[in-house]
Amino acid sequence: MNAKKQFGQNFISDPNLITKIVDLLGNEKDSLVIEIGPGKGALTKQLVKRFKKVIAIEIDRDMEDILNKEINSENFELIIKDALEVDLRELIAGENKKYDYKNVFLISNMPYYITSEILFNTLDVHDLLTKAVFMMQKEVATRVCAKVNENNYNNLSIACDFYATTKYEFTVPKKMFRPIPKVDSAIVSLTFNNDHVNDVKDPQKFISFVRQLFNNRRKTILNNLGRVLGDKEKAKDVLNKTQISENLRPENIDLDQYINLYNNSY
Ligand SMILES: C[S@@+](CC[C@H](N)C(=O)[O-])C[C@H]1O[C@@H](n2cnc3c(N)ncnc32)[C@H](O)[C@@H]1O
Repeated sequence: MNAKKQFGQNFISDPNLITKIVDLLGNEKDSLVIEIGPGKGALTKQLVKRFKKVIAIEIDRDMEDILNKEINSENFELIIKDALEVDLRELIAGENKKYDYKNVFLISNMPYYITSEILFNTLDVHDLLTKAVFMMQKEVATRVCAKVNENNYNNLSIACDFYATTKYEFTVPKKMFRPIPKVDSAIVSLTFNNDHVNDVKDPQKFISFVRQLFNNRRKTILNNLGRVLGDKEKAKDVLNKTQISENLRPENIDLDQYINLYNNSY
């Protein structure tokens, strides 16, 4: 069967690579794993052996027979559906009750065309998750893991940092995939924590506030904050109170400072 480009199908098969990825979830049997885009089951085969329950969400109906044949295991459930249309909260905490498991993991060799949607959907259910392990394009991985003052630092890096400890685990050269894609990939892990979530009243509004501040990353924080608040004088006042220089650019401001900015803006 030909790989379907429109579904971002680039398969892996190297057993060492697969083990290296799955190892990032550890060995605790008492875990629920949600996999997005199992494809032909490269990762899934190891996951069902290691963990109590595995639910895979795959958009391509042609994979159904292959998967059901490959993964002949009672702890495996397949949902043929667009992952972006699956209510992850309901899936994890509804019928499959999160509290029946010690850990809830999310794993995906991501279909690259929906990387940021999957990331933001994952962050939305951060409170239900222990850890997520994602393969993504290397360039996106460096953005997700970027630190303040680095070129790639943006609202995605801050959103991930807000909910989790983010780690660039390792690079995966493009030759490891079939068909071979144009660019290299990387594995990123997010270990969720509550270190910052309680620092703001409305986390989702905070994430959207930061996104808007990055709309014009070449402009100063004063300009961006003035636009977001619709009031330049108020922006000046907030920057003054938080002791953040008006001339900094969005990429020069760290997570704690963004939290401070948000709390003083609303
Ligand atoms: C990069 S491949 C990874 C396949 C397999 N996990 C592997 O590692 O070899 C991405 C997989 O995601 C599936 N996919 C693409 N878009 C999807 C979506 N919106 N929802 C669920 N699965 C999707 C593709 O059909 C494909 O199987």
